[in-house]
Amino acid sequence: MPLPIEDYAVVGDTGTAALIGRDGSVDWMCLPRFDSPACFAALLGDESHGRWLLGPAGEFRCERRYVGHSSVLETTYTTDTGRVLVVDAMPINDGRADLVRQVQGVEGTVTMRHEWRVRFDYGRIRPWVHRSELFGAEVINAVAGPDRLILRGSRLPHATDHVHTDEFEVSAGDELFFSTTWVASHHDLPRPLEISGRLTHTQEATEEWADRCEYHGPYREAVLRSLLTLRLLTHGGTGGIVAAPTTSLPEDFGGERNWDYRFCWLRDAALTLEAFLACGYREEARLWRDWLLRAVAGDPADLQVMYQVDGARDLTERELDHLPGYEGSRPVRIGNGAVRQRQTDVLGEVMAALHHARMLGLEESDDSWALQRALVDELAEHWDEPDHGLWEVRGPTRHFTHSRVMVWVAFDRAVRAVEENGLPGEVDRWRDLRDKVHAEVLAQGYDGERGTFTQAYDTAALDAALLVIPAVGFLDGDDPRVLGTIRAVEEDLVEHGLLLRYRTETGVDGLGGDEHPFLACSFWLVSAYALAGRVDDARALMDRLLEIPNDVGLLPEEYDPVSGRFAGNFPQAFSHLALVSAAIKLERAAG
Ligand SMILES: OC[C@H]1O[C@H](O[C@H]2O[C@H](CO)[C@@H](O)[C@H](O)[C@H]2O)[C@H](O)[C@@H](O)[C@@H]1O
Repeated sequence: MPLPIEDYAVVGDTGTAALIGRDGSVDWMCLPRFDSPACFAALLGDESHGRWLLGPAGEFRCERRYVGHSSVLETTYTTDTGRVLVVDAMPINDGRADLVRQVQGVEGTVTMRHEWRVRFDYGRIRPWVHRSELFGAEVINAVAGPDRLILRGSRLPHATDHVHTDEFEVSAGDELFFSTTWVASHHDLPRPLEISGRLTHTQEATEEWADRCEYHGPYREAVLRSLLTLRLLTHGGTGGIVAAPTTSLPEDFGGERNWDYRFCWLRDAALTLEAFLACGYREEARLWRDWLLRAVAGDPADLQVMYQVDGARDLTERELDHLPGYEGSRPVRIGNGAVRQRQTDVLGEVMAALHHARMLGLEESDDSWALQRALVDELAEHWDEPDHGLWEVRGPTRHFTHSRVMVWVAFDRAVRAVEENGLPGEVDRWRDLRDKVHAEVLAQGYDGERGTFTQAYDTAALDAALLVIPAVGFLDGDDPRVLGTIRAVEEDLVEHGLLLRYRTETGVDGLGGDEHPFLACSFWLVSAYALAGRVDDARALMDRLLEIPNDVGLLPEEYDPVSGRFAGNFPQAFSHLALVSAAIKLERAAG
């Protein structure tokens, strides 16, 4: 059975990622790309859906860490008889797709269990498996349709009943290496890796990247782990940024709130870019801007809220009936039906990020500004239509206040591009629209009697997304209407000190079941406190939130403060980018 979500760590090669449990089992891996079908899918079922286990055969205690500021994972297993170290990584910058595992005996002797059970297509397909000689060494091949996995190692497991297993003793000083490599089944078989050299390169290259971080405040360790996680979720080849490497980890255990996040949301990616820029990473802005230009190229009316990693547009949602789901949470979905939604906030987030990049020196190319103008002009025709909002509700469309605030942001940044950067554009029209939207939000999205903004124009309900109003510059952080909204949100949406995004009881999202506090929203409250001058409250909440990451510093989408369990897809970019933003706002406010 899969472990609690918080018991997983992630490794990745900026093409894809794998989730490895504290027991040493790789329970989730999609090869060669984040959104490829999984070849190890035990996470959404059990071991019969594929996994790669390398861990102690009996009882153990375990301690894990990433080596320095890298994504090389080091797990120390202690048993009654000895201690072993397992190092896991996916080497980067070599255009290959390998997961490598190094086992070192540290003390005494430990019996290790090895199990390699490949099931392609999300646990559905049992491959044809055979041993062969490759570059002078024996390997195990698993082939089905387009995919081939090759297991290499210091000692190979034996076939028994559609699974390869082995048990062996590791004594102090012993060192063993294993690797699983994906290759398209019609391609030549790849050479073996020089594993320890690749591990060293992967660690050093990542640490050099981390060293460039310009945030030196009190939360540096958490900020660095968040940035490293965001980098791991950025596809090195294309510049697309996925929201998380998993699908269908439930927001509601046993419920239907299970979604595929292995795609590039313009919203999440734009906010990720803001986090990178705020910490001094400018090159990432260019990479993502170029991805954006390719992804949205075409008729601005066809803008989608999310794309595949390479910018492809078909994200048709399907249910995988053969998978039982994480703790029985069904359906398991691949693809994401929200792709067809109208989410009017998205252009606001994109324009804000590109404005930020421009102010930091990223020059517009002819195409990049022309494209932004075209998108803003398209928004000018449709900004006042109801939408599904940033939470991608599956209920009816509404006039969501947050969406309108972000419409204001889109026009505001377009106006500023003309006024501050001298770019050409319909500035008078955009300025008029900006002012019109501002007035409309204050008239219809603000409840003067209660002194709070509301979730939508036709409701008294609240929404944590309203907390971004000061961060985007719509009103000042100490404006009475902002202060009133913070108070109302505290009264209505805080549960056990953390923030729900909205009340599901209102039925706004059109889904059954409930959910847990949404971590990004709790970080937004830190930011709102900081901008309101409530620095002590901001610090107290930040400290509370920084108790939540697991032992290797990773965050899920949601957190159950009662059971202490992680919920939703993992690790999630939204949570980590909001952590970075909150740390920076808090540092600025604290002076
Ligand atoms: O809870 C309902 C929705 O959940 C997902 O959307 C959430 O994740 C997105 C990616 O991180 C984020 O951009 C969005 O703001 C979140 O609400 C899911 O992708 C949707 O299909 C689903 O309706």
